[in-house]
Amino acid sequence: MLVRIPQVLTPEEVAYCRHVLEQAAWVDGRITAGEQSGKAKHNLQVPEDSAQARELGDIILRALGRNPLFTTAALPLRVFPPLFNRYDVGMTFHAHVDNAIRFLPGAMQRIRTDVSSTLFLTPPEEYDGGELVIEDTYGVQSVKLPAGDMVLYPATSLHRVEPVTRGSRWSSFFWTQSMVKDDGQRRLLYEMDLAIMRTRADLPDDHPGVLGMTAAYHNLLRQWVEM
Ligand SMILES: O=C(O)CCC(=O)C(=O)O
Ligand SMILES: [Fe+2]
Repeated sequence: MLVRIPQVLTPEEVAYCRHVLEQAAWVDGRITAGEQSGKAKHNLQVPEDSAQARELGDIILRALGRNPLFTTAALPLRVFPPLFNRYDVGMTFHAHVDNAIRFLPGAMQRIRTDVSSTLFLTPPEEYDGGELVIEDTYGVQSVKLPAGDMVLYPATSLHRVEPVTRGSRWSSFFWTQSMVKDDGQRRLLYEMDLAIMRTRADLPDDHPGVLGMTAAYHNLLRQWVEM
């Protein structure tokens, strides 16, 4: 399931992130890549333990915490501290699948990557190319979003970033370990939760239909979550 989440960051937060990133020490993106993806990866990244990455990562984690769409789509158990990348002219990331396991150095903990996310920090008018192309079960999807918007997709998907041919594409990317690891189950819960929200907009909360659907949602969640 591929979900676009608009305005995860406010325009002020995007501007602040860009201001901080302008002063960051960008390094070769292969520092966090696996063996296959390392050969596919041609971009720049802010070192994950740098003060800038941690400060901006916390802004993004707070923004995710207040975003109901992220919560219901990803059902997050743990979110990997957000990283920051950049593709200047000629840079690209060929087809790859993200590593299944990532080590959280600070917490001495491993996370399973169930959901991959890209949060766009540069508006589409500022660059050509740079589309994130994701091969989902429903076919190939090409994604390029306004600054502040985010896309999340199953980490099992093959994906790539098309070469940038003008300007520069900046983004934050990160992984989430979900309480529901199966993408099909997550999708069902997500669609059911959206249907409940739409129904609640028109019916009182104590309407038997709302009550029944909400109970079924939580009981299904209880069956499927792993913590
Ligand atoms: O830049 C992007 O949108 C995706 C980056 C990516 O696929 C990765 O770092 O594994
Ligand atoms: Fe990736």
